[in-house]
Amino acid sequence: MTRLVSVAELSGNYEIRRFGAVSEGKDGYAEAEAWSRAVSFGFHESTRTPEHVAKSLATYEADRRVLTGVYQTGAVAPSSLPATVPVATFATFRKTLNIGFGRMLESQMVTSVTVRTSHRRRGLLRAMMSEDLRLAKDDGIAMAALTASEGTIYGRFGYGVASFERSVKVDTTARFNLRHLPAGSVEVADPKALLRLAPEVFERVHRLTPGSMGRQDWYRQLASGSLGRDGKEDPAIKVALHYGPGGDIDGYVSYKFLGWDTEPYTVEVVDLVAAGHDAYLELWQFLGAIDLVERVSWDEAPVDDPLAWALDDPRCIDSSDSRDMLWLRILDARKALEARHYPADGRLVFGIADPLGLTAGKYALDVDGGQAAVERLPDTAQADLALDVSALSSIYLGGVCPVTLAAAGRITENTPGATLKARQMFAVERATHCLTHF
Ligand SMILES: CC(=O)SCCNC(=O)CCNC(=O)[C@H](O)C(C)(C)COP(=O)(O)OP(=O)(O)OC[C@H]1O[C@@H](n2cnc3c(N)ncnc32)[C@H](O)[C@@H]1OP(=O)(O)O
Repeated sequence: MTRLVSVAELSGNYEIRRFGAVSEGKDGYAEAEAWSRAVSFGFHESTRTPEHVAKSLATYEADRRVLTGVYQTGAVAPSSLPATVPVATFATFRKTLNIGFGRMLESQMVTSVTVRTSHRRRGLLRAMMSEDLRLAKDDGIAMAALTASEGTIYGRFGYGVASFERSVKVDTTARFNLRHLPAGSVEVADPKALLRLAPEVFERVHRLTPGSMGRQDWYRQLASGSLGRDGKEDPAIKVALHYGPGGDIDGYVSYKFLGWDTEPYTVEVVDLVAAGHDAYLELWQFLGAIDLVERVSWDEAPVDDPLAWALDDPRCIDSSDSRDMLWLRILDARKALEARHYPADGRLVFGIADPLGLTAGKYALDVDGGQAAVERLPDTAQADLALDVSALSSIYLGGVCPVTLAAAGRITENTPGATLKARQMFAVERATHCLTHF
């Protein structure tokens, strides 16, 4: 097993260990397995079967995940879980984030954060997070990302909400009529075809969509029905592919019928990935045409959704719980700001506060012809906008409006008009949306 970082001592009898995820049969599997069981416990899952754990760890290995555990170093309480089971868990892997106009930024994706109830509120999360973000920055990474279980946990570490999603229930009875003349076609396929096709199609979507994050290996297994959330094959999964006018596959939907006991009769979208506007609308036309079905539900729908504008009756969409999705955390303001393309030229000086001290300071962003140059200024410089790194991370992808954050007191506008200018400069070419949960 590779120890990626030496042990860090915590107050109390704990140590942090990091190691790479490995699949069954390899050195270090027992440690990875114990770590995986601790994660399941932290998220209140039923105890996973050995097969489920093995399949999960194989996908983690494919993602090159780094697993972090906090372990008790002293004697553990009699008859309690042994010291080999971590009391806290944390995992990371690296994928690209689409930061608009097709640009990609390698990012540190944080997941599997748990702390055992009997060890909570002793600073274990803070210790893991602070150390991990510092190590990622030292390794040249300018951005960290996560999806949050609760809205109150991660702002204190400098994360800000950068994208949203919503659940929709679409009425597909006779009311459902899409004003769209098909340019391509849709055909049903063997779900297993997605084991090969899903990553290829997703890659195209990823390159087109600001806010998209590279996907973990598990997604192709989920979409193809090979590995459901319960660790088993899902024989209910059905798949339809979209073909562009030239015959190339540029979209797919993976879905399942919820059974005759669910009324209205419902199809649930498991994954819908479309690398173009025609593909998106035509996959919806297909879903709307499934006989005997009156409703299609999807939990990962965009908030700014072309479907609503293409339907004769936009009220076919019943949307509930619009919610935060991707949380970003800029680790290095200069690198992150220089990585973006900007649709409007101008100069803005940011005064950035950073609770972890990773990228605090005054930074001047100068954009000319869409290209950015960023300069670190002395602390005495006058900032046009004063803000916490979490607010800067929120506006970075163009999916959150700086004017609104100023109205909320999250950004202080020292130069009149600077928030509107920021809104124009940080705009992206199409709605920000992230189809990757992690
Ligand atoms: C990216 C993801 O994986 S999201 C999933 C997060 N995990 C879960 O929700 C599983 C259930 N919860 C847990 O396992 C734990 O309660 C955790 C991981 C959320 C927190 O772990 P702890 O070790 O207790 O946190 P720690 O003691 O380091 O607290 C750090 C700070 O966060 C605060 N905090 C911790 N959890 C919460 C919470 N749920 N809500 C609000 N504040 C919180 C603490 O008060 C503390 O604040 P301060 O340092 O500013 O005074």
